[in-house]
Amino acid sequence: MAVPAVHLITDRRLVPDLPARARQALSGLPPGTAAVHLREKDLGGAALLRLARALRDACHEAGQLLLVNDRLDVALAAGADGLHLPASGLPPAEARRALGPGPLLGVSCHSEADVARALRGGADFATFGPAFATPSKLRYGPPVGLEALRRAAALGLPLVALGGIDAANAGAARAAGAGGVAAIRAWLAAPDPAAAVAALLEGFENPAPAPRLPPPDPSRRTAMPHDPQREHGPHDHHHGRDAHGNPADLAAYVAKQEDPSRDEWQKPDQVLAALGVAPGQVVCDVGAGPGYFTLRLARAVGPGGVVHAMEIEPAILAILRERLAAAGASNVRAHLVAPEALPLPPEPCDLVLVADVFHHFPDGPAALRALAARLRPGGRLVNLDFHAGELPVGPGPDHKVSREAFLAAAAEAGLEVDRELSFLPYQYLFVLRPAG
Ligand SMILES: Cc1ncc(COP(=O)(O)OP(=O)(O)O)c(N)n1
Ligand SMILES: Cc1nc(C(=O)O)sc1CCOP(=O)(O)O
Ligand SMILES: [Mg+2]
Repeated sequence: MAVPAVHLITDRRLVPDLPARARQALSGLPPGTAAVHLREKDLGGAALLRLARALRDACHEAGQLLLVNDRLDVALAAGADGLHLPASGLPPAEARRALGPGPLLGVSCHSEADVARALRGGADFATFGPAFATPSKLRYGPPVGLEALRRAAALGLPLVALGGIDAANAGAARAAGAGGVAAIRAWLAAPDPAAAVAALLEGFENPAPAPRLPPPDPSRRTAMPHDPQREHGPHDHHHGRDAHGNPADLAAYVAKQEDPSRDEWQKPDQVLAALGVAPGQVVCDVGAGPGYFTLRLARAVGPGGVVHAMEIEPAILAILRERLAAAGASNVRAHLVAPEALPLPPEPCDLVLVADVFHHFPDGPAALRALAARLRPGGRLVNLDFHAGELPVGPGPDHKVSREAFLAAAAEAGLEVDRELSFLPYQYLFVLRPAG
């Protein structure tokens, strides 16, 4: 039996009616391209068997497979197409002996050694992860990443990348050697499951070309008269900074801001898509830095729109302007913000984006109130920033504003939550509107 390209793992806390969700998600997929993994660790045998049978029917009607996680007995009793073993499950060789040669056997692997063991045990494939950061696996430390995936794939067992997989990064997993991709949120947290799964398959098979952004010029070395807006490396609020809190090495600072690995957790394209940034809009990027969001916003609003990029640090503004010129982003107006001034756009905006910047505002509610006053009717203020506590990226714990503290500041500024989006692994993301 061939290993499918797309693996959809269940979590009935996200969607209680899993068979209905599976029917929607699998509709329209070419037969043999997907497998649903029934992974409900807290269900007892009888309930699990009922659910397995219902899911098996949904999968088979669509020409797809059902695999059961961990429970060999349930997999056999339900007539599932295979078994997927967790790291703490049966030894793969024992499971293979009991299953026989026909059903698919997968194993959860997190290292090359795990993959070698699964291969020796007669597995047909392994999930390998977490490929990217994902909230439920933060306790295991940083994700294994694509380089580890590349090395493990060289062992020859088909690998299915898992953890933080979405339509935008599935192609990168394939490029690193994955034979498939697996996900929970990408199919259970999506508003349109059929479209989401089709996009996952499309992203895996035909990845969109990476955005072509001009690289920052690493030769620049400039004095830093003022604290820059942002830092994103692991706890680097103090590391590599001078006595005034400025980055000692501007080139390294800019390179870190624009490091491609930031995309794995910042998900900039997903953020802009979720916010519905559209051609012709007037938007403001508060604390634009070297242009990580600015250039993407410029593409999203197109030649008929305008991006106001607000930056407090002259040296970084100069780099931003160079990059805008190199990208031909003539729809961006880059503004220097005076040290004591608020970063206000010169005209009302459809969207004001405050990305990883709020924790730098000396008076958060005052800044939010002033920014909100620059919204067009129906406009939205969007804030995303790092969750409190220890994280592998972002400022250290002392420099963060928790989700709850941010909400209190927003309420004080007269803003109410329009939507909260929770697909970023390390950050909260709020879409806000003036209250009332
Ligand atoms: C290093 C490491 N160990 C264990 C896990 C999770 O175990 P797994 O078998 O993948 O089980 P579930 O993901 O189904 O909970 C991990 N991710 N990393
Ligand atoms: C269940 C699971 N196992 C992983 C592993 O690395 O073994 S990552 C993971 C969670 C995947 O969730 P999402 O697709 O929402 O990121
Ligand atoms: Mg796992």
